[in-house]
Amino acid sequence: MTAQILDGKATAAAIKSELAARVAALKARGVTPGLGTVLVGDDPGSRWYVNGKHKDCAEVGIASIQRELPATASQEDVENVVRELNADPACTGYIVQLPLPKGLDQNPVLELMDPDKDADGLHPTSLGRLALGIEGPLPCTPLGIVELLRRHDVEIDGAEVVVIGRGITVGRSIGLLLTRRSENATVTLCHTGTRDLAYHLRKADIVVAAAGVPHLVKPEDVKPGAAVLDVGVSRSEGKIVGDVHPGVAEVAGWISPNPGGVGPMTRAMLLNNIVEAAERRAGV
Ligand SMILES: Nc1nc2c(c(=O)[nH]1)N[C@@H](CN(C=O)c1ccc(C(=O)N[C@@H](CCC(=O)O)C(=O)O)cc1)CN2
Repeated sequence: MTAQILDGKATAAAIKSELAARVAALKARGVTPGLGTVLVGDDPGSRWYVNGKHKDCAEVGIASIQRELPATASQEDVENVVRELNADPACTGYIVQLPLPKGLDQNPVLELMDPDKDADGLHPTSLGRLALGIEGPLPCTPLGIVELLRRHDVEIDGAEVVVIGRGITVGRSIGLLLTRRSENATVTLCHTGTRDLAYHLRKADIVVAAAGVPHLVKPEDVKPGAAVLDVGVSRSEGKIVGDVHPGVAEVAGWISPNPGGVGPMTRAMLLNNIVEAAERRAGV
């Protein structure tokens, strides 16, 4: 292994301790930030992620509001929970865990959320604000990736970035983040319709692999010294298999482990969005 590790676990721990201090300062002013989660159905992965979010809240002093609905819940049931959280003053912000079970339409649910309570940065208003350069909550995984790179001093300014995958939580929005003047990268978004992925990969200083295709990114396609972030989650015999072939660690300059890379950063950035929203409202 030649690549240096983009250690998401350690970085997220550092961020959480910074956030704990900010939460303590808010509480001293009489403000307790609260995160709400909406979990629909019984997907074990989604349940694990939601439980993790509440464990993180307890660690930094954020209050937890948990709403659960069975897989048989109707669109109306889910939307009613959203209405309830929109009106709950104890809830600073909340997320609807994705994906929703088959038969439910996520877009009307996301649109119904109060944009000021959007902890995930996935509401159309939040994505619109990001596109327009207006302050607001930012999508957690893209934000976690930027923070992970920054805290390891990986140069983003001027970098050629290749993103693989056009899903809502990562691929669609990360380009908006990385092409802001403050980040100043050049971004190519690749997906299943991309004719020659290897051609794009070979030019990339930074690769964000979020396709969910095991070992899609191969050592021979990676530019020596590149930073490679593995966001893919496939499972084989109970273990995570990422989008990045293990041999890439011999070529890359930086690599994020999976697990232990981008995942913990996603969780830390959700807490960050809640603390920022509480601070904004408290005028801090
Ligand atoms: N409403 C949302 N839904 C989903 C999001 C999201 O950001 N908002 N992202 C993913 C799931 N996710 C958070 O919700 C998430 C995924 C992975 C991790 C994580 O820490 N993973 C661990 C490994 C865990 C394992 O063994 O399975 C790691 O990478 O170390 C945290 C959060 C989809 N849905």
